[in-house]
Amino acid sequence: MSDEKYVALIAHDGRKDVMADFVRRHKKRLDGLPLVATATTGGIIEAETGLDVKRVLSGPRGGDLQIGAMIAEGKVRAVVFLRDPLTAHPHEPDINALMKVCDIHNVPLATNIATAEMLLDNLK
Ligand SMILES: O=C(CO)COP(=O)(O)O
Repeated sequence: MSDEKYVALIAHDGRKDVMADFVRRHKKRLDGLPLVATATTGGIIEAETGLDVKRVLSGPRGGDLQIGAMIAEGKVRAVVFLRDPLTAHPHEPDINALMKVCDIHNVPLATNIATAEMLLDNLK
């Protein structure tokens, strides 16, 4: 593959159905883009769309940090991170770290579906 940057897709359990619907509706647009996802989210995306997704570890097992490192290294073009703000997450520090590196490196980050739609529409 070229050195094209990844689009990162991540969803908490309470938002995985929303992510599945998002990738189904945008399958054509996402096809051909290098995609990276945390383990469970990536499995759902592959099952829903058949798209090829690079999978890192599950979020609670360090996957958010792995994607955060990719962001810091300039390997990520945009992040859709459908967070569940009404649930406590044992890996909250990792979630915050991922969002922090997006802000440090000025990488577009959508944390809800309304913004995710806009982000994909405007992905250069
Ligand atoms: O926990 C996550 C993001 O913080 C997502 O991880 P999974 O996609 O493996 O469920």
